[in-house]
Amino acid sequence: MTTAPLIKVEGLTKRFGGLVAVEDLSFDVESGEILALIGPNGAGKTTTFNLIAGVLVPSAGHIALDGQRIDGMPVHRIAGLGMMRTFQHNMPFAGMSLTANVLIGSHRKLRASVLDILAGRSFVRDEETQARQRAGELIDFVGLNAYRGADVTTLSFGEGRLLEIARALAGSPRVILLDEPAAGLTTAEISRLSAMIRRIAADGVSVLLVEHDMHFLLPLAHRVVVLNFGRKIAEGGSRDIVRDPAVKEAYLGEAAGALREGAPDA
Ligand SMILES: Nc1ncnc2c1ncn2[C@@H]1O[C@H](COP(=O)(O)OP(=O)(O)OP(=O)(O)O)[C@@H](O)[C@H]1O
Repeated sequence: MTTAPLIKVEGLTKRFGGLVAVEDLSFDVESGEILALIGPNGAGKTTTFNLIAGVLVPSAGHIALDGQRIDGMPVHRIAGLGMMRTFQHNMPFAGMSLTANVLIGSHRKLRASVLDILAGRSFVRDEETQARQRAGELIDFVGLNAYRGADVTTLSFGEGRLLEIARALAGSPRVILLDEPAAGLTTAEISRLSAMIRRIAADGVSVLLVEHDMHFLLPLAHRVVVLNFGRKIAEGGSRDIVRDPAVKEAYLGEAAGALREGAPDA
């Protein structure tokens, strides 16, 4: 029996004036799969992410989430369908505790409206208690328990990025988009991040990553899609990707070394 992919990208194209940033791109992401988008600078990775998350509208092509077309939908509706993302640059809410920051991520699941809150309906309190408990579990999951009540401004850059993942998970996503999650993290934080991503995927959540750090990425990804000048030039497991002549050619120079060194042993 074959199951339908959770995300289906078909013929995706994005033009910025005369520049074609993404061209006729197709790939699927299964439930619980860790899929990496890689490619040299300017290859179209961030644009693809922004198209999937609804920040950009495609010039052509389709994106479906669990069989439902999402291309052209506003960001909040796509998030409401279970797609959460983190950004290359941290955006924690300063002046608020870690718990409060994570609670913000849980709003998509809560039933309570402003009217329910004003009317003091009892289920509102139950929901809040559960959301707080879950926020605590997620802060623990990302290894930041010691800072739970602290203001987010006391976190290091790397800790802030881990907090962002907790916030994204608070929305109980079906898909999580991670934009360069390892950037700026210490070696210890990167190995914690790898373990976290594996656990997230093992729970059935699809993980779509854009990442430059091949040491981190290649052993982690179940499948890799390689872009160059907006087009897909290769797709497959890490071992096959690093041997692919078209990929080697695209990664001339410094990045080629990283690609070789990051390759898992055959
Ligand atoms: N809003 C925009 N307007 C015009 N051109 C854009 C815009 N966004 C991206 N581009 C161009 O589209 C191409 C793809 O950019 P994109 O940021 O998607 O690449 P990338 O693979 O994420 O690169 P990097 O690894 O450097 O982040 C680049 O040539 C870029 O200059």
